[in-house]
Amino acid sequence: MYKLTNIKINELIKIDNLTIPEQSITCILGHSGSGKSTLLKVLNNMITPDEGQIAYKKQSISDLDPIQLRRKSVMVPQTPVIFEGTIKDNLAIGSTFSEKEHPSIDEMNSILEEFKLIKDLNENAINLSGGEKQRLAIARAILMNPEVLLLDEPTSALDEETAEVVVQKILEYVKDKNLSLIFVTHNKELAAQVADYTIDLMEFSLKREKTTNEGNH
Ligand SMILES: Nc1ncnc2c1ncn2[C@@H]1O[C@H](COP(=O)(O)OP(=O)(O)OP(=O)(O)O)[C@@H](O)[C@H]1O
Repeated sequence: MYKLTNIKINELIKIDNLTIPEQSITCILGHSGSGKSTLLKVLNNMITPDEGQIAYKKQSISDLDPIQLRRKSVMVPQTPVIFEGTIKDNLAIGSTFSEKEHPSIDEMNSILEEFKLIKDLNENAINLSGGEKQRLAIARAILMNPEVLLLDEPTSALDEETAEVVVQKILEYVKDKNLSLIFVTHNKELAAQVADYTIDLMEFSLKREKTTNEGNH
């Protein structure tokens, strides 16, 4: 689905060849500052690498309209984007962006419940807590019916128990809707449990290469 060739990003990452297959679960691991969020942004064309090619379903993403790509490959950043208005507005705006039919009230209520967000759809979204906003943004992304979900530390603002429920729900949706999931996590245990593929950015770190080379002299 994604194929990266001869990529160099920000003097940070160098990837000669990397394929992320369709309908797979891929975890991006790496220490803080290793470029995990940057790589996610590269995948939906929010950051252009300094060198190299990225293909999405065999088409170079530089030839794709970025808006079209972002409708198929939907990203939820680490700090979720919440729009002015109600929870309902925030859930509906995703499908407006995707030019799809708005989800029904029942669908909205049901996904909120699944993500343990027991709230009135008419409540102002700005007042939600950080963890609630994160779940709202994930629910919105799922309701957009994407082909790929790009999640940047989707449970970083959640307590352990809620994080477990949210991860399980995300995985259920991914399986039910035959999506691909690419997510950043610091949790190696979780990656080992759920991932079909793991991208450890330590392998691609230019900084590590420099350190290794220096070490050899
Ligand atoms: N827009 C930008 N311009 C310049 N440098 C940037 C930009 N965004 C990120 N960086 C730098 O790139 C490096 C990687 O950042 P990134 O956010 O991708 O790391 P990360 O692995 O996701 O880290 P964390 O686990 O702490 O979230 C950092 O050193 C950061 O300062």
